[in-house]
Amino acid sequence: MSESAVSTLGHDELQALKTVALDGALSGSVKVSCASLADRLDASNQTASRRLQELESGGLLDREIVADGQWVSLTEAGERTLRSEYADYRQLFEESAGLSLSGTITTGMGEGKHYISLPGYERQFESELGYTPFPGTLNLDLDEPSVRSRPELSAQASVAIDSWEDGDRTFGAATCYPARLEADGETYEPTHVIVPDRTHHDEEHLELIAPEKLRDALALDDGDTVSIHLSEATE
Ligand SMILES: Cc1cc2nc3c(=O)[nH]c(=O)nc-3n(C[C@H](O)[C@H](O)[C@H](O)COP(=O)(O)O)c2cc1C
Ligand SMILES: Nc1ccn([C@@H]2O[C@H](COP(=O)(O)OP(=O)(O)O)[C@@H](O)[C@H]2O)c(=O)n1
Ligand SMILES: [Mg+2]
Repeated sequence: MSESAVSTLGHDELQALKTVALDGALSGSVKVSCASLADRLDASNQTASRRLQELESGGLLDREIVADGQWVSLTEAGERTLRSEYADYRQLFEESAGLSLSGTITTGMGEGKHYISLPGYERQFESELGYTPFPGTLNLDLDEPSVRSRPELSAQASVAIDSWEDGDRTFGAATCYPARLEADGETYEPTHVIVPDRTHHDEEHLELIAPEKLRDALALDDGDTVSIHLSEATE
């Protein structure tokens, strides 16, 4: 589609494009009468006719005029226009049903492996998450949009890991959020974002645990970009 076709497409033309697509003009030619189109657009016959002309001149519709109406079909550009609308709505409504964050792999302080393999945590990971995590946390540097949406993490489904004591010291509680990890077109599950109550990391970092060493399972190196997808808590 030419840029001008996109930029001049107003709400009314889009509405007409969607209406004829719903009549079948997306998958082939469909006969449209201006009277019935006008009725559904709540416009005059003349206006409905003009909308179709505009869609044709914008390259979004092909038309063939016959004595009692016209045959119309969406062009590839017309289909792309509707798909782009669809993508906007999908983003609006699907993101509200979960959270996606992305960032780059980074090396941390080397403390994750110590904490993850402590027996007081390991026991709980096994019973609450259903696996023994690889000893360590895969650290992510979140990108800017993800840092901004990170507060939404607390609305996602989660599993509580309780604090525990080991004679003379107390180990802090943590929250684990079930997540799907995507890297370079590959998907890995299960993983959990782990947020310890006590941590040296700030809001720009995230730690992930999984049954396997993710650097090996997904061939990840520092600087690689990954995304994680979480599901909203249901109650
Ligand atoms: C399960 C778990 C429990 C933790 N508990 C403590 C804690 O009790 N006190 C503390 O100072 N840090 C605690 N930490 C945080 C680590 O000190 C540190 O912030 C981080 O996990 C180290 O990550 P890195 O080595 O991957 O950079 C805990 C981390 C995890 C994963
Ligand atoms: N599920 C996991 C956990 C840790 N790791 C990696 O395992 C190593 C040990 O984890 P760690 O948390 O002690 O180390 P850093 O994250 O501080 O570098 C690091 O290189 C992590 O990135 C992994 O690849 N997959
Ligand atoms: Mg780590």
